[in-house]
Amino acid sequence: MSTDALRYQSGFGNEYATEAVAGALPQGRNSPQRAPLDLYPELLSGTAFTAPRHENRRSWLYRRQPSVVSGRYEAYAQPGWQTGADRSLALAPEPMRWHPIPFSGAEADFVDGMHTLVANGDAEAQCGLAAHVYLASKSMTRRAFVNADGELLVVPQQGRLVITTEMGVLEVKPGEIALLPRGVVFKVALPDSGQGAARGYVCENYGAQFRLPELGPIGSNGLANPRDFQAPVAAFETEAGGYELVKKSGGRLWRAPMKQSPFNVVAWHGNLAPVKYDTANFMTIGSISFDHPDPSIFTVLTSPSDTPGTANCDFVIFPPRWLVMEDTFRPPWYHRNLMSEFMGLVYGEYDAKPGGFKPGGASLHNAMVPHGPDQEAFEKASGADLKPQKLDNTLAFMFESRYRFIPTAWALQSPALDTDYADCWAGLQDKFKP
Ligand SMILES: O=C(O)Cc1cc(O)ccc1O
Ligand SMILES: [Fe+2]
Repeated sequence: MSTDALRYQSGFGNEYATEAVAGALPQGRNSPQRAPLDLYPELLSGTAFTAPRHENRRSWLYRRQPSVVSGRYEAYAQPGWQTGADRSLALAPEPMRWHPIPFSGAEADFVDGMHTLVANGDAEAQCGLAAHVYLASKSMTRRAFVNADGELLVVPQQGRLVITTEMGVLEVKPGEIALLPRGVVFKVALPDSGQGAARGYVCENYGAQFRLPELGPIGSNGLANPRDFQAPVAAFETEAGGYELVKKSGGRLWRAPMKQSPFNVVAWHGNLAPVKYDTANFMTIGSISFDHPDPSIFTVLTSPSDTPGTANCDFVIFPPRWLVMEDTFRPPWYHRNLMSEFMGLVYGEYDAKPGGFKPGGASLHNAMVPHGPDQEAFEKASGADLKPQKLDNTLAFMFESRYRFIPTAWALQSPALDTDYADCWAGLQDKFKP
C-alpha cells in the first residue's frame, strides 16, 4: 500500500463508500450471489444489530479472503497491557502524577510497546477504559493487531504514525488523533523512526463508542465539526506472504499465523470506520465575560454511560486559546469532582501546572480527590494583569470517567512516578484577613 498521497473521506459516522478498484462495490445490495470481482462480502458490526438507528454502526467490507481464514490462536505474552480495574489494590485517595514516561531502550513495536498506566471498569461488562502509553521504536511489518475488547483512541505525543487498517491508511502526527473501532485490524509504522522512538497515549474504550457531544445552546456548529474527521479510502496490500495477527480478547492477547495479508479489503461502505482528526480544527469556545467555565466545553468526543450526562469517558482537550475574562481567576479552580480525571500533555505548558506537568507525563485525580492550580500558577494568576492573553503552543487532554481509575503495578513502580507531586500545593498559605 502506498502512503505517498493519502486520501481521505470527510465526516464522522456518515455513510462512506470507497473502492480501490473501480466496480468492486456491489450496487443496490450488500451481498449479491456473486460479488463483483469475486470478492467476499463481510459485515463488521460495531453495535448490536438492533441498536437505535442514530447509534447503529456497521460497514460492509469486500475482501479477497474473509477474516475467518486464519491459523490457530495461541497465547501471546504482553504483560504491559492490562485490562480493567484491579480492585485488589489499596490505593490512598491522593493525587498522582508521572514525569514523562521514559523510553526503556528495548526494541518494541506499537503492540509490544503498550504500557497500561491506569484502568477502570471491566471490558467484559463493556464499561470503563484504560489509559495506556505506547513507547514504540520499530514498525509493525508482517504483523497486525485487532482489539475485540474496545475501540482505541490514539493520541500521538512524539513521532508520526502511519496506521494501515483493513479500511485504508491513516497518517497521524502529534496534535492529531486517530480513532480505531473495535474489531478493525491495523498495523502501525513509524515513518520517523530514524529520529527516535514514538510515544503517545491511548484510550482503550470498553464502553459505548465515542461520538460527538451534543451541542445544546452552542447550536449547530462548533467544537469538533464532523467534516473535519477523515476516514481512509480503501486500499489493500499486494505483496504475497504471511502475517502474524495479534488479537486482544477478554483481557488477554493471542496470536495466529495467517497465510495472507489481512489488509485485503478492496472496497467498503458503511458508517463504521477508523478516522483521524486534527485538534487544530477544534472550534474552541470560552468565557467572554467572567469566570472559568467547566471543561466540558472542550469535549471532542464522548462515550456515554447509561446515566445521561455522566460519561463512561469524555475526551477533552485544552488547546491554544484566548483568555479574556474580567475580574476572574483564569486557570482552573480548586475542585473536587465526582468524575475521575486522567490527564496527559502533548506539548507546551498546562496553565494549572506550568512547571511540574511535562509533555509525555500524566496525572490522575480520582473521584473527590482535591486538586487545582499549583502554588506557582495560583500566585501568577491572582496577581496577573487581566489583559487578553493567548495561551499558545499548548495541548493538554483529559480522559474523564465516572469510574475511578486504578494505576497498574507498572505505573506505581515506574521511576517516572512523581512521589513529591502533592508538595506543589504545600506552600499555599492561609491568607485570611478577618
Ligand atoms: O483538573 C484539571 O486540571 C482539569 C480541569 C480543567 C478545568 O479547566 C476545569 C476543571 C478541570 O477538572
Ligand atoms: Fe480537575
